[in-house]
Amino acid sequence: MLASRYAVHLTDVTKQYGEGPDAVLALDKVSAGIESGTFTAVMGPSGSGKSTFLHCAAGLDRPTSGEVRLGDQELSALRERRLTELRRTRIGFVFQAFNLLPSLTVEQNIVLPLRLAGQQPDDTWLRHIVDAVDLGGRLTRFPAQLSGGQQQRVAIARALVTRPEVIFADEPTGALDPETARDILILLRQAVTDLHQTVVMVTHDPVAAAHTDQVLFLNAGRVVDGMVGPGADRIAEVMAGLRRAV
Ligand SMILES: Nc1ncnc2c1ncn2[C@@H]1O[C@H](COP(=O)(O)OP(=O)(O)OP(=O)(O)O)[C@@H](O)[C@H]1O
Repeated sequence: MLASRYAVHLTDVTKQYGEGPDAVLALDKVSAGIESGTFTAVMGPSGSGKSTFLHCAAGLDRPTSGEVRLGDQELSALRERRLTELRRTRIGFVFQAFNLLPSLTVEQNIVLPLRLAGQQPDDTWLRHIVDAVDLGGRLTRFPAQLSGGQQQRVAIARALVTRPEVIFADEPTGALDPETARDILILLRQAVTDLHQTVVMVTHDPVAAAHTDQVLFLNAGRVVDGMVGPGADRIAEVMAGLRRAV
């Protein structure tokens, strides 16, 4: 069988929360392929299903029906333990709230996914990513001693440390001022361009999405539009149209 050119692929993914009259269809037969080595933004109005998309694509949540593939691995075929292992070793995560462990140093936070997987860090790779996120002088500090932007750089290094097949970022610049947000977006862009990573980012911000290669637009649980290499103005126009359509 040919290896998939997609890092992650969703086919007819439906996610329903609850049952009966209170049921919410958060994703409605969503199909999308994310090619390896690309930076993708997922956008849409509040409640359109962006976080649900990210959680299903990343194996954090199971779809009600449909298929999610990471490379050639179908996720629904995996039992919980294997799925946890896969998330730890083949997927990286970056969250709005950084989610660093306060009692661990910067270096200990960065290598945590490897330690949890019982692996030793590769020193050359570790130095490379620490340089890339510009944290060389702060490895022995604790998260509380860092600015928000520095904490997010630690979280990005932690996501990169296992050389995952995909990094999923949920509003990674949502808690940052515009200038710091720009630095973080440039860093995610470098992870794709220089380190050949694949990044999928949920964002509300057209300026953030303009750093990506392609944008998927969700509305009411469906993929309603897609753009390759758009500028912020064009993205904002599509978003305004979606808001009016709700
Ligand atoms: N655990 C849950 N239980 C019930 N309904 C849920 C749950 N999680 C999400 N939903 C509903 O599913 C729909 C999609 O939610 P989701 O969080 O994916 O949207 P979103 O586009 O990420 O929204 P936002 O931009 O506001 O974060 C919404 O109607 C939401 O209320």
